[in-house]
Amino acid sequence: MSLDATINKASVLIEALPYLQSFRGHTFLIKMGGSAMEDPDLVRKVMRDIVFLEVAGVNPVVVHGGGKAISAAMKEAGLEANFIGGFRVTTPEAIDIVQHTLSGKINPGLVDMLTEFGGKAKGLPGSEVFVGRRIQATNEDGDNVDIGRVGEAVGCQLDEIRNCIYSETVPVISPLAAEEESGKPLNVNADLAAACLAKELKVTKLVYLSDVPGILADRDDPSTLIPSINQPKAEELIEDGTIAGGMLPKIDSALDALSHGVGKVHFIDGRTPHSLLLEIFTRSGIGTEIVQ
Ligand SMILES: Nc1ncnc2c1ncn2[C@@H]1O[C@H](COP(=O)(O)OP(=O)(O)O)[C@@H](O)[C@H]1O
Ligand SMILES: CC(=O)N[C@@H](CCC(=O)OP(=O)(O)O)C(=O)O
Repeated sequence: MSLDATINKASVLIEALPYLQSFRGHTFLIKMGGSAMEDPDLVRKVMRDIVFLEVAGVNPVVVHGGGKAISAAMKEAGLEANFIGGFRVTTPEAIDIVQHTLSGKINPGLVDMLTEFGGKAKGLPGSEVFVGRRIQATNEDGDNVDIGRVGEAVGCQLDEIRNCIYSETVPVISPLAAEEESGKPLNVNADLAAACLAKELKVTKLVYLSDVPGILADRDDPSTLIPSINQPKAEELIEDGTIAGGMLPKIDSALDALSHGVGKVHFIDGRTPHSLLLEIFTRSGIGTEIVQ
């Protein structure tokens, strides 16, 4: 390699300098979607980027999903996975599987990967962080229906998370909540759990890692990525059906988070190596940023 080419490599670090300076000591909430967790080698790469962020002075807090893994575990147990209004119908048998898959398997797996790269990480079951209230879902006829042990996070216990941040440890949190009255576990949509915690922590950034490059004008064409959208544009895209399915809870919670003190929200593809670092430390970014 020529000397010029070697010198050019440093330009990457120099491009990152203003970002490194302005994000030092700031907290970022990273939501790792289940759809970006199908290939363990790619997940490992994201965890390495999170360790990098922590070493660079950012405080990453991770909330993970695992919808696909839960559906697979339910199938193995002979249970059918049903969703109403985007929420999983969670029977008493299903909540055990949800809990086991999220807090017993995915969560320790992510902690192990972070540790593997020399990071400090601590798994926290969502039921020790989120206080929840049961919710109903709205079916296609517009009726409210009981969907079992499903809840929304109405509050967060931040002590353990603050201890982690203070001790340079990455908290890794599963999307479950302890029901307000009974303390029993509730299944919470991970996008909504992430946004609730992002609001409480007033994070500088909330980053959703999923299986698409960002918000697309045409869902089947990655070249139609929309690099930046604001609230009126997001509402227009929801109205005309461009934003649908699993993207709806993300955009709803993104807008909610922005109006409650979160600095900026980003949607990126968790399967693209280094998407997290590229979005945060480069001028052009790689996904969609949501601004107010
Ligand atoms: N306009 C859009 N742009 C990109 N993805 C969209 C859009 N509308 C709907 N989606 C869907 O949202 C999905 C991501 O949501 P979801 O499957 O719930 O992911 P996760 O497990 O990361 O939460 C994408 O795979 C895509 O099919
Ligand atoms: C109530 C509800 O639907 N909970 C979700 C929790 C996991 C999740 O949200 O995972 P993703 O981020 O991968 O979608 C579920 O059971 O699938």
